[in-house]
Amino acid sequence: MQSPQSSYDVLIIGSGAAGLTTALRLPTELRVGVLAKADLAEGSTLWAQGGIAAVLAEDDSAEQHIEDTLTAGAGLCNPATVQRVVEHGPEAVRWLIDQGVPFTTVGDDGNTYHLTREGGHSRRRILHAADATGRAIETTLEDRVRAAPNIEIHEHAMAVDLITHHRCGGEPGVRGAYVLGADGEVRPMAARSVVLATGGASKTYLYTTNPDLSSGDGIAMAWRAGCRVANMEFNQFHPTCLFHREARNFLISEAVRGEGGRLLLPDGTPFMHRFDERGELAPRDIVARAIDHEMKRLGVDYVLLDISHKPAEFITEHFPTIHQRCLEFGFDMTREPLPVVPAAHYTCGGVMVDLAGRTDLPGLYAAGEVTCSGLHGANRMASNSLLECIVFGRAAADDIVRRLGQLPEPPALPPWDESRVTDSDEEIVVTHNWDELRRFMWDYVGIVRTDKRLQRARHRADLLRSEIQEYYGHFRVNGNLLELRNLATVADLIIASAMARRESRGLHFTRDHPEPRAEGTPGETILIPDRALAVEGRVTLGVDPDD
Ligand SMILES: Cc1cc2nc3c(=O)[nH]c(=O)nc-3n(C[C@H](O)[C@H](O)[C@H](O)COP(=O)(O)OP(=O)(O)OC[C@H]3O[C@@H](n4cnc5c(N)ncnc54)[C@H](O)[C@@H]3O)c2cc1C
Ligand SMILES: O=C([O-])CC(=O)C(=O)O
Repeated sequence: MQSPQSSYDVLIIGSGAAGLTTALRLPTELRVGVLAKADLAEGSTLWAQGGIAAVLAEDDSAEQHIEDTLTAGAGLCNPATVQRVVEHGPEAVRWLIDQGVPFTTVGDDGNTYHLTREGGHSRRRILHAADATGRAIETTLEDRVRAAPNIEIHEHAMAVDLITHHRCGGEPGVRGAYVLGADGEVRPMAARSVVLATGGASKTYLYTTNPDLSSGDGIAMAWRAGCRVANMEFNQFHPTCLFHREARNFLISEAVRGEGGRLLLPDGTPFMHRFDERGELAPRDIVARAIDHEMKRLGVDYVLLDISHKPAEFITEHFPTIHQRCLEFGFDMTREPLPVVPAAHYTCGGVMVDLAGRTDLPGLYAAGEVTCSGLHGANRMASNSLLECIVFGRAAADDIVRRLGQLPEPPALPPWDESRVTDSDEEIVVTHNWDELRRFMWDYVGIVRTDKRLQRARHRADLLRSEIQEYYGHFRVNGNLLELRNLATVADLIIASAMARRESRGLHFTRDHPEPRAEGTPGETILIPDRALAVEGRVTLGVDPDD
């Protein structure tokens, strides 16, 4: 028997910093549904270490934060977005403090926050909760959301696809989503407005700092629903993940370098000054490429990150989580350098949104890592993304409130097509495809690219896509197959964007075009659904006339 349809004013897909901020900012009169693919708190937010950037220090200014962000973004940031996010930074941080986030303080007054440094920032401006900032933010917001009377939480509930006017008729717009529950059933959930807050897509790569959930579901769903995506070629590789065969995804925060950590070759020689005068605190694209270059040049598996010259108490006070985790793998960072390697970390591109988080589809919003908001351009500066989640989560909620009256009541939705058959033997093939995709993306669309490598990736992606379409059409869906389908879509978008950008800029480096294009204004790479056409040109993000 068909269970009754869930129906909300606002359905938020994702429960990281972006999703929970949006939920908490909406007024309690609205019925809000929040979906989480796993437990509510699981996601990149929970694992964020370094902190959240905001202008708080007396020697700092909004102009300086804006300039640093634009410099790191290598000509592709949208200045209006950067200005908006930076100017709302102090307010966003105050909101988090009011929610109860226990940021690290100095002195006795309890109100003076310790600020650390990370790459690209010319000042100390990163608030943090020791080295587990994301956990402090996520668990604080989780408590708030669980206590809210108007918010209904669905854990282990995976959105499969958005439901639009194409299926229900009426004015163009979003009407809800099909959702796979823990019982294996797919049900429609209706809403007047839907917010995508599904995080990034770094699981497209073999080695990543991200949790398993980061399979780009929101980007793939928005693309299938007809939204434009942009800048997918700019995958950020974090320079320093612990190198250990059982821990290829454990991040060593950039704040370790911010507090004096040095990068060394395996024989103990420093090398970063040969690549950039800012040394260890150059923007991430430069540091990751330098490490990759030295590893290939010397044929070594890792480089070293050394902070053991600092007092042991300083290290354990600032980096208790990292210190403890490394001990579990046999490394004592108070006494010895750590072996580190780069890994896929952040998706700078995504679903195009304007300053209010609106996508191309009426009623559909997006916030956080799933988006291309114009903040990061060709390379995100450290600790700007948690800030983006809070600023855009709040902006989206405010815009929804302003516009909800214009959006239709949630309609009765068509049920999911259940005519597919179960065939558990296919599961093994899906798993193989998973491995294949993540490996060819790592090998061919990684830190250093070439035309030939991208062509090889394109060939493999095409084959994989047709196989996945076949499974998807015939077999009953499960989480693995759905994620694989989304990853294949995202891989396709990354490859198409990388092939379209015939220059090196920010995080996209290709040996065949090693310099930035000299002539003209650099454009974002915008992909348009249906035509799957890569075009270049500057995007004008809309500004709400009410603002
Ligand atoms: C190890 C690590 C350290 C980092 N450190 C920092 C830092 O110090 N400072 C900083 O600014 N940034 C940092 N980042 C980046 C930052 O943490 C993320 O960009 C940010 O937290 C993303 O938040 P989000 O809300 O967009 O997504 P996430 O926090 O990733 O949440 C995604 C949510 O979407 C849900 N979801 C996904 N797909 C579906 C689906 N199909 N159906 C239903 N739900 C779905 C998931 O269950 C989850 O709830 C770090 C990232 C990592 C991985
Ligand atoms: O702690 C880190 O290095 C991660 C970080 O700041 C970020 O990704 O913004």
